[in-house]
Amino acid sequence: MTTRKLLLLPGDGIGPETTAQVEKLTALMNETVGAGFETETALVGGCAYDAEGAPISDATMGLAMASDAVLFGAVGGPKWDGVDYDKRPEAGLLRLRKDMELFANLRPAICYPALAGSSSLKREVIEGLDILILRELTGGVYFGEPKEIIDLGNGQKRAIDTQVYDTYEIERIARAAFDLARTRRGKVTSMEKRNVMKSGLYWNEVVTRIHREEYADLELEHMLADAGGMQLVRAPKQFDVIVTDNLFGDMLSDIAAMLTGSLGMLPSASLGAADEKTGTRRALYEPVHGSAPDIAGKGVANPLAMIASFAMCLRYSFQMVAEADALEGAVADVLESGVRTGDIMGEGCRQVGTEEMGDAVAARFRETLARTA
Ligand SMILES: NC(=O)c1ccc[n+]([C@@H]2O[C@H](COP(=O)([O-])OP(=O)(O)OC[C@H]3O[C@@H](n4cnc5c(N)ncnc54)[C@H](O)[C@@H]3O)[C@@H](O)[C@H]2O)c1
Ligand SMILES: CC(C)[C@H](C(=O)O)[C@@H](O)C(=O)O
Ligand SMILES: [Mg+2]
Repeated sequence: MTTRKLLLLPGDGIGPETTAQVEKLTALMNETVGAGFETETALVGGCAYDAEGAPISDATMGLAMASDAVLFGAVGGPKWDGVDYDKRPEAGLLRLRKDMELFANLRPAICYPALAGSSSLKREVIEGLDILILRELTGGVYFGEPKEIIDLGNGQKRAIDTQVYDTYEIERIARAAFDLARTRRGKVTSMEKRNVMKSGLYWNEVVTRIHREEYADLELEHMLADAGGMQLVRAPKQFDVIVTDNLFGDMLSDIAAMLTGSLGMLPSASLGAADEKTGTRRALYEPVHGSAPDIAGKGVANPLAMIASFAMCLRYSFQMVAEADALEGAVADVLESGVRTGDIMGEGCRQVGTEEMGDAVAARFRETLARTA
């Protein structure tokens, strides 16, 4: 029987509450379709710092490297505000991304029909929205050197972060964007700030070349990232795949989250390169949101971003396409039935907590699996 090794890293804040909803789904799939998920749980973030002295231990990194996929909850919170920069909770996540070489971060923003009226935006702006932000995840200002605060000795300090992009990094994310666009509506919008940044100018040049040489049948447009943010809110359905750097991608995806109703709705997949022999790739799946300290421990967090991240895991790491479709369908059905967490609450709907939302999706998913088995 196939075994599928999943490493669960619930992390801090609402991370454990949302990750627990995915554990219900792996157990359900083992029972009903013999999925063979073997899950192991380890610490990451602030809780790892407290227990092990580092936001991710070498042992946990080893588990991540040896797993078929990692499911990540969230890290961080005010409790660790004073911790050394290198040991802050977020450093655990950044090490996972860097050491696993997860350069391609897929952040789909999909507006479920039941939520089309829940945003402050007009229904016609977001109804039917299905766009994909592809964020470069292992380069740029997040990792560029030097990165330091220097004492200038005259009562002044200088804080430095460095945006660095090498040719190969832009080439591979551009190819990933075009490959994804080919499976969708065939359009890529590349966003940078070539009017201000050398790295933006070069990003634009490389993406243009890859398009001309390898993907000329697809549509490519360029947009300055600030104007791109404005267009994302004004008329988001003009986009298909947006490809952008690490920092702009971070910001644009939080903006896009609000087109879907809530930050609690946006999943993500972080993928490495496919192995030439086996075709498999390293992968980590996580919601776009953080540890939400303001609601942590209250049992009210929306688990749908985490559940949708698991659907991406089924699709991209395990080629379980029918099951991924069924899970996304279960989410749509539950929303349609009027069951809502507080962040996406609507008129006439029934408000539930994290557990109950997880149970509702699991029950609907079970029905679909039983019907299609
Ligand atoms: N991947 C990650 O682990 C990740 C991502 C973003 C932020 N963070 C960290 O999380 C901490 C808090 O950051 P923040 O407050 O800026 O961002 P956040 O995403 O944690 O929360 C922003 C707002 O959205 C709400 N929200 C987020 N997820 C929700 C959900 N699933 N259901 C309902 N409401 C939800 C929160 O209650 C809060 O009001 C920081 O330490 C930050 O560094 C971690
Ligand atoms: C927690 C933080 C390091 C992270 C980022 O900035 O990449 C988060 O905001 C995200 O969007 O995944
Ligand atoms: Mg972010």
